[in-house]
Amino acid sequence: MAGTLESVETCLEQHIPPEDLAEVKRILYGGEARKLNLPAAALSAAQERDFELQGYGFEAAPEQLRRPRIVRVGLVQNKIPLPTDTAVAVQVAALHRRIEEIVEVAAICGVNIVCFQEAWTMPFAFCTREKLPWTEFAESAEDGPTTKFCQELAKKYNMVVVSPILERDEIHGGTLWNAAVVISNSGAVLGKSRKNHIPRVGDFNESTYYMEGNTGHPVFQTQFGTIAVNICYGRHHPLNWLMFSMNGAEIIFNPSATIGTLSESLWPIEARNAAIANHCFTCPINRVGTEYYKNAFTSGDGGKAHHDLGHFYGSSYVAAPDGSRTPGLSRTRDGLLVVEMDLNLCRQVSDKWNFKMTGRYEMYADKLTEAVQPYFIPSIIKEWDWRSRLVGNCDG
Ligand SMILES: NC(=O)NCCC(=O)O
Repeated sequence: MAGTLESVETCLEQHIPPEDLAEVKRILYGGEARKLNLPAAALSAAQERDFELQGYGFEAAPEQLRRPRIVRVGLVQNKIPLPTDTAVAVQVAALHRRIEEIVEVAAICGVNIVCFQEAWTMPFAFCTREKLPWTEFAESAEDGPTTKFCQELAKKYNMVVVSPILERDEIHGGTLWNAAVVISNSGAVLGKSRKNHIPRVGDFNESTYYMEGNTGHPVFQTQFGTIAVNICYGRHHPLNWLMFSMNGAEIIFNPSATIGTLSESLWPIEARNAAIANHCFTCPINRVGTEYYKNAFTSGDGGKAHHDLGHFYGSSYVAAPDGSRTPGLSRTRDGLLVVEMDLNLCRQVSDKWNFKMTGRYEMYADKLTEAVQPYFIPSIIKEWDWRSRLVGNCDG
């Protein structure tokens, strides 16, 4: 039953014979990520504050001309702490408090870049198709209260903060966007990345609220590496990952909100595949819990009206360019995943597999330009064409 299994990893550890476990993990996860020795103060604070804390490390080979480029990322997944019909400002304040206590632990663990889940300051209420009160959660990316809150965290902990919010863009008529604000460890807002692909699946009625993003594929140069944010549904689009990578991203965060019945079997594959295909690290993050709404809504499928979107299954993880990955966080609990990585691994794997070099992008660019034209004719060879070509050849 969705929501009751703690995690695939705990299940494997309980049920796979110990003599086979290492081999099963190697096949499923690639080389096993090293367990990080996290500070006792962090572990006890996490326990007190009731969230899971896990830490892993990915190694790269030593190089002669480059020093290791070690960075620690922190992925935060959480439930909404208050019922969805609590006053908007009270819900936002409670989420700020919850994140503050998790980020404090991230700082104890030496995290350099932290990323929160998609639309982290609100319930994932887009399923309802109601405008109020949900649009009231939208804030300015540049100077809204959540950005100001994150700027304080960034300065206090010398940490880059990736803060995915529902954005209200006052300059353009108060339009709404699903955006991630990237805040430098200096506290300055580096910029924002808007969600490029909007789901039209199940109860994910997000196109009711905002449009496809218009910021392209920005990559942010931070003190700790070049980073990008591919928001949620963008993870189903290999070209979206590719373009962030084309712009030089070494780490691509994927803040998400997705449910078990829809996507859980895709979750371990897509971001991991993107890490492999693009020689970079990917960091998918999903919220946890089930969020209930006072007014029932339907899915437009003849089924009964219901009060929740389903179970958000957490399971945040990090995938490395060599295809290995960390175990996932819990499917049911709030959590912080701390992952240390040597960014030199990106180029090392690129030199080994050469996907960028063998990519034949010019071939795809030309063909894609043709394929998006309204009167494009797909190149399908039919039996009849083939025979006539053979006949033509014989005649010739
Ligand atoms: N938030 C969002 O885009 N969810 C869509 C469902 C999915 O991508 O799994």
